[in-house]
Amino acid sequence: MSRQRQEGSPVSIPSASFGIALQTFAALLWLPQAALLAWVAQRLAAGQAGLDWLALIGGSFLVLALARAAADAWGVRLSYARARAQVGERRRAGLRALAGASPFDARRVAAGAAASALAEQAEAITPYLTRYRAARVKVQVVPLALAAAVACVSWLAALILVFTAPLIPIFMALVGWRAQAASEAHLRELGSLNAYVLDRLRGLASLRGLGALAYTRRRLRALSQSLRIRTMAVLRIAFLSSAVLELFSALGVALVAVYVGFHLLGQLPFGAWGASLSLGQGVFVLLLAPAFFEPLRELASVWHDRAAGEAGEAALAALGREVLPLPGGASAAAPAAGARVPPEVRLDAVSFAYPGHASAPLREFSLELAAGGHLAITGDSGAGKSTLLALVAGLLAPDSGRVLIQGETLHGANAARLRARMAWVGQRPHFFAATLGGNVRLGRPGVDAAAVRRALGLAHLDLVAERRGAARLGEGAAGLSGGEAVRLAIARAAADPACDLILADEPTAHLDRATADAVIDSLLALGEGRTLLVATHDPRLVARLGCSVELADPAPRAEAA
Ligand SMILES: Nc1ncnc2c1ncn2[C@@H]1O[C@H](COP(=O)(O)OP(=O)(O)OP(=O)(O)O)[C@@H](O)[C@H]1O
Repeated sequence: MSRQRQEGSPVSIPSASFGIALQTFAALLWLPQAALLAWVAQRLAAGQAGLDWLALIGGSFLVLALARAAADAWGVRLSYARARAQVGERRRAGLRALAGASPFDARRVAAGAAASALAEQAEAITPYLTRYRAARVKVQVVPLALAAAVACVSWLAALILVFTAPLIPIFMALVGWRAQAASEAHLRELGSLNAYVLDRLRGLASLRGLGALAYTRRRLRALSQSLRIRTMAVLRIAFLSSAVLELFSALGVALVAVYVGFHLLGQLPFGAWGASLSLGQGVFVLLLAPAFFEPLRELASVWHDRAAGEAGEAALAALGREVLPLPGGASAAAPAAGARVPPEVRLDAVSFAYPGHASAPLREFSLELAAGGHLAITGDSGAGKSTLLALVAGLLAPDSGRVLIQGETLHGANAARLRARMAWVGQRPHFFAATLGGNVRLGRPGVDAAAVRRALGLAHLDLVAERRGAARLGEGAAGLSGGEAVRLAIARAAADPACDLILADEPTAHLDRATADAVIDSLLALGEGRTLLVATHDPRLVARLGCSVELADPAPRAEAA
């Protein structure tokens, strides 16, 4: 049964330490099992093992084996559940960080790399949290307990174990730093490949149109080759670490076996406490020796899980390294309830420069747009028109000065609420693989079928929608003309009853005269009873808006038309 979780409600994470403790306890149960087997060997050799006694010991051995398997399985299950919850939490944190970066942050992680970090790279954290963490605890407890048990019988066998064991961590540490670097390089390569593929897939039509496919093919091949080399490097290190471990644990077990064998033959009559070892004691030591190395072998086999897991964690953490945070974060808020008038917009000596850019698009810029006013922002390309709209939308925070929406200074705490009453008609709206109506509705709770119909009518798209019926839009709005795409963006804004401040960024760019006129009609219809701020180069749109501000003007004032 799938469990639903309310967004933002705390996650109930099962205890990892209990799960690991259970797995450690299961490993320690080998001690009484080995003791039982050694006892059987001793009694059989002495001819003292009756059938009843053997059945009793066999039954006890079986019970211990079942308890061991059950404890191990339960422990693994608990650790796994905990790890899945933790990975889910980290994914959510990564998503929050991504959503908390301004869409104007040019240095944001590329979409493909972000998808790779959130999907496959995050998956590498689960084995790290489950197998590696459990192996690390077992390695600290089980060998010590087994060495102490062996030492009770033979101090020399215990010494052999204790002196051969540290070789393993030393070599593992030597291999470990290479493993970390190789895993990080591997995951970086994976992210780059994903980012490259997604980026080029999006621009496939341009690449094909410009005859640039051959270079893309070569580059893709080079990236895949590089990923193959990185993958092989990780695998080589993983195999090397296992081989080192197997070698040293085999050496340790062999040394103990040689000592015990010769001791029982009377060749090495020392190393036990006083008298020589009995057959049962020898068997007991021999059974414990491989179990002593078992946790170390397990740790070696999951050693590269740690490197991959830490690299996955680093990739998720990198998603949060935004340069330009989105004021108010990604949180969604409902606009304030009650009857409202469209907001007045004021910019008060606003300055803004993109990080790392010396020139500031806006310096001490002021502007007043009355409630319900319509205003065109004009200026040369690169003058900062889109930047100004982004500042009004709270997608960027000014370096100095204030943006006021209906007298309220826009800042982190109220940005989400104020944004809820704005709509952005951008230069490059994204359309989803859905019907025209679906692309207007976007699953928004306040937008019903009637609102979608009205919005399509306002944008003069009702006939297009009728003609298309249930047909879905193709990738990148394939199937729509440029003008229809802008009018669809206008319909989206029109469908939301809460939105009374429209920010439009060059809505008529690249459109022919007739199409641009249709878009202007739709935009002005949308602007009725709403405040409308439009960045544009189009003199006809400026004329129809009736009021404009040239961005170069140091302190422009504008009133509603
Ligand atoms: N996300 C960004 N990161 C860094 N610099 C940016 C970013 N967006 C724009 N710029 C720079 O800021 C300046 C203003 O850009 P903006 O897009 O606001 O101008 P614009 O007036 O809207 O231009 P256009 O009319 O060509 O759309 C330009 O020099 C641009 O290169």
